[in-house]
Amino acid sequence: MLNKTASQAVTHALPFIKVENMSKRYQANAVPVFDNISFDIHKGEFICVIGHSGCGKSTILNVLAGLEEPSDGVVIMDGREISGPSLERGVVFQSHALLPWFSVEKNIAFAVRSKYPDWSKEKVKEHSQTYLDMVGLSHAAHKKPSELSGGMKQRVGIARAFAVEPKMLLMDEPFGALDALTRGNIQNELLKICKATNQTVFMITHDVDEAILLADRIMLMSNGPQARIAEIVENTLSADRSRESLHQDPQYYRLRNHLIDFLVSKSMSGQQARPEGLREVGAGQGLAAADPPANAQPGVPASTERKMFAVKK
Ligand SMILES: Nc1ncnc2c1ncn2[C@@H]1O[C@H](COP(=O)(O)OP(=O)(O)OP(=O)(O)O)[C@@H](O)[C@H]1O
Repeated sequence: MLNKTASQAVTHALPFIKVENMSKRYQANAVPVFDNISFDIHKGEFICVIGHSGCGKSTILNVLAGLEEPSDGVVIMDGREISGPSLERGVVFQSHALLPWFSVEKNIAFAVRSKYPDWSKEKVKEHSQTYLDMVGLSHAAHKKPSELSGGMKQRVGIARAFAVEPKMLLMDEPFGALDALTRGNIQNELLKICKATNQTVFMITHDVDEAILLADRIMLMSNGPQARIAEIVENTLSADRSRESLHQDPQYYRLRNHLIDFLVSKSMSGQQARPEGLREVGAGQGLAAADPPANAQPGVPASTERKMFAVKK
């Protein structure tokens, strides 16, 4: 039940999300936070975004959520331009934002009723219960948020986001405030749930290991302002990876070193060398990693969103 079926598997035919030439300025005539960003997300794909503070990760997530508008460019989801928030997109923030006066179950039921207003009370309860079971919290259904640990609250937030069955799940450092053990457990749970439901996810994290564990592809952003997507790294570690087994995969350290190296030394310029032991994949659109785009300017980071790298097997 927890494995993607062939029909559920990530398909690369038509992108589910298409972001084209997106820029964001918070004030007119100001230097944009990020500039001319383009990327695709396919149905069922798990994307993690990594980049230094201030490069605009949350702003991109907020645009995808419909909470912010891009200054330039378009964002298409499932063939329609995103305009304004929608229950088709579930958001999980670092602070879980539960309603303190409701029990755990009612917090979830409240969201379910908003999405499915015609459902009977029993159906809403049963549906909410399914997602509480999924995150292992049925025993806490009647507790108030104040009676829960941080990890439990975050699991309620995740259950609530999944319970409205969004087409897209957006997560902004959802585990940032959790201790390592709780974080590891929830990451494993999240991985299982996403595979079982073929959920499309866009997640911001500062944790390189979290990205390697969860993501199908990892977007690396150069520093802001005028941040760019410097690289998109395809994660070719074994699909049945878990937090416990991650470090045993021979590719793990190579990928990890590449991500850390980017954060430490390459994110400033947004430029990247072809990494040792990595191969370019998926360029396929007339761009090669070694060839700068026709409009490249000296000192200006190239927009490299079409260049992807995968760790060699
Ligand atoms: N509502 C706003 N009004 C004006 N400026 C904003 C607003 N929101 C964000 N910014 C600015 O935009 C830039 C990018 O912010 P954003 O929160 O998107 O970055 P981030 O990469 O998510 O950072 P962090 O990793 O610290 O969360 C920052 O310089 C920030 O000050």
